[in-house]
Amino acid sequence: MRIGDYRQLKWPAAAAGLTAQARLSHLAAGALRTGRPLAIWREPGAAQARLLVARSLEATYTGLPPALDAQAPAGFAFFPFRESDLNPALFLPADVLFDMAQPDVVTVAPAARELVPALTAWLAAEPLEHLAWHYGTQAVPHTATEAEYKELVRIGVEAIEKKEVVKVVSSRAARRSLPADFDPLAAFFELEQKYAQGFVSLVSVPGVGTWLGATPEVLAEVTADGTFHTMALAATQPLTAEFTPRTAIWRQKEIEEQALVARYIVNCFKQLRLREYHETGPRTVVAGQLLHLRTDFEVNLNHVPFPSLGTDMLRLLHPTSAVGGMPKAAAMHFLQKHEGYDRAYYSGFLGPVNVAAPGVARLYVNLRCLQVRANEAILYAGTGLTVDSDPEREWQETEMKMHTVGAVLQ
Ligand SMILES: C=C(O[C@H]1C=CC=C(C(=O)O)[C@@H]1O)C(=O)O
Repeated sequence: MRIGDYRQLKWPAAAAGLTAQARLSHLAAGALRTGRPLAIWREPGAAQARLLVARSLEATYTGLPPALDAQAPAGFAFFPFRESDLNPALFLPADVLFDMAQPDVVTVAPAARELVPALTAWLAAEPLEHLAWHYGTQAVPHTATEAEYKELVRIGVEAIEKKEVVKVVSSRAARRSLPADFDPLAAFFELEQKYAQGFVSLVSVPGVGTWLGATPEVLAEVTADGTFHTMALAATQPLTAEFTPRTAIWRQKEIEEQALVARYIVNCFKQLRLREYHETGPRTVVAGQLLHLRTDFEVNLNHVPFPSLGTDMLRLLHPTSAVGGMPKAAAMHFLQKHEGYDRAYYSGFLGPVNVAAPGVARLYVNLRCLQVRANEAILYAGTGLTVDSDPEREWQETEMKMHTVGAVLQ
């Protein structure tokens, strides 16, 4: 069957006994075996995951953040915190798509037509036991000790006191061993069950490696009804029996920290001379075992003369002051000089553009994530510093944040 120039391949009778999850796994195995990049994700509130396979690694290299409009190519964006030769900006074109909500078909884009014969044969092939995930070729990043991280926080607070920056988000990486027979796809489905309101993803790209995450933070979203959405998410405390969204109490430090992120977004709107936006919050929200403060910003794109607002905002927003700091350039300079490791794709952004439908994009900040390597996982977490930050609390906060995705390693 053809929809436009897209081909829809039907699963053969041989695959009749395979569940939707087994079919997704089989397609992922085929993509990995043939050295192709892939992304698997489940959007907040969605019941089912999707898989996207790019026809080749070369086809994923992109110089610019994606355009968020209906005419732009469909695909999955995977952007680093800072672009470099080691951490290229990627956009995986939607060459092969599988939606677990429609498990009887696999959609192939015109650009990937030459894959159809091999893919048709693969759909009828016996599923593999083990999937050969792509591993990163970069060195393991430096992982700060507790003393080193506390020193980084101290230097960050000093930079704020000296007014070199208003806010900076320090972060660190940590190594954890993988349980025996660790299966990234099973871990993805575990996270997906656990965090219904998170954006759960598993991205695997030759050379770049395999990244698994469950993030609560929208960077830029354009919905089918023409609404642009972003959020200021910051400040953290554990969710407990005593402190829930209804009963949480926030300190001055946390209120200020989040207000700076909200102000940063308003400044982006101002740069574009946009005045008509809806602001809701801040309110307390749950993200896994944590509470955060969140302000939502929405713009009705049907009512403002800004057709490229989504694209322009994405380019202004990244990296937001929830992951970099304020002013942006000074904070980035501080991190480059003092953080002492390569964040790679942690605190970059990721998500589908024009996959669900033309003009629908959902990009998230890549938080609460880990990198799967051959024998270990690298976890990442950061904390927004203000003049009142306490090194011990900030260390504990990174531990708590690492637990969100780290739970799958136990
Ligand atoms: C930088 C991270 O979280 C950001 C998002 C929410 C709360 C944050 C905070 O309380 O510091 C951070 O700004 C992270 O999870 O690594």
